Amino acid sequence: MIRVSQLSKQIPGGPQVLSGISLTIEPGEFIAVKGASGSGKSMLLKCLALKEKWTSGSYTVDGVDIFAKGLQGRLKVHREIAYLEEKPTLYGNRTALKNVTIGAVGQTPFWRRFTGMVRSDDYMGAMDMIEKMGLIDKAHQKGDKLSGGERQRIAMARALVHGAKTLLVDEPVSGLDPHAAEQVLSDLKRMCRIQQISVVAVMHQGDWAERFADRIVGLNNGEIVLDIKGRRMTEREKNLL
Ligand SMILES: Nc1ncnc2c1ncn2[C@@H]1O[C@H](COP(=O)(O)OP(=O)(O)OP(=O)(O)O)[C@@H](O)[C@H]1O
Repeated sequence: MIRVSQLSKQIPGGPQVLSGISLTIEPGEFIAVKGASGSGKSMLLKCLALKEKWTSGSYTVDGVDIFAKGLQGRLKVHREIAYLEEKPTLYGNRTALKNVTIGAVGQTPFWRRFTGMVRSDDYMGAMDMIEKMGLIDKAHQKGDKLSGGERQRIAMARALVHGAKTLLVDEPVSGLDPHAAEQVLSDLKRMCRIQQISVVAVMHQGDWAERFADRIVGLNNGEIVLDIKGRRMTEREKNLL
């Protein structure tokens, strides 16, 4: 379980982007984060992934106080919480399988990228994850021959292959046609149900959020103004975002 208490983020010499964010994320929960452009959605995900420094607040993951533990705490977050940016990059000239096994651009040692060498248990883990994403028939297709939705699902497999328990994903369905978007969101929901992975996804589309997410958290001007579970948003609530 992830607990965030009073997270604030002030850009040095710039605006206050997040204020007093308190949030508990349960295992297996699918949370959609909604809000207008500039409300702080991406910053919230980056803070949870420790890609941005917190100005203040406390952060516990499975009872471990992340900031009190220093490097050990950071390593726990990197191990257990995967972050996927909007429109993730794949190696176009490598197969889907290689993309999952060799890891993300910028996170893979150059010699592994250069040689493409993988261990057999990495290979099995990657095939397993690709199968869970329903893309086993695409495992040997090159990255640049995959559709937008397939690329997103392979990037999700890559983010989760090392055993992360939480996936933070920024706009997983932006630019996808409705059919591809539905597949991506169904995969995310299935990962929540079967693997008990928690998903926090920035989503603009209210209808998709209501259909697939268990819970909708709404941001306005860096503050949580909505946190609802198991029901649709009222018209008044929609107007808050
Ligand atoms: N490094 C930075 N320096 C200054 N301002 C920043 C920085 N990073 C983010 N901001 C500001 O913080 C606010 C929140 O940004 P964020 O990217 O989280 O918004 P968002 O809700 O994800 O928006 P969108 O839906 O358009 O992607 C914005 O006003 C943005 O301009």
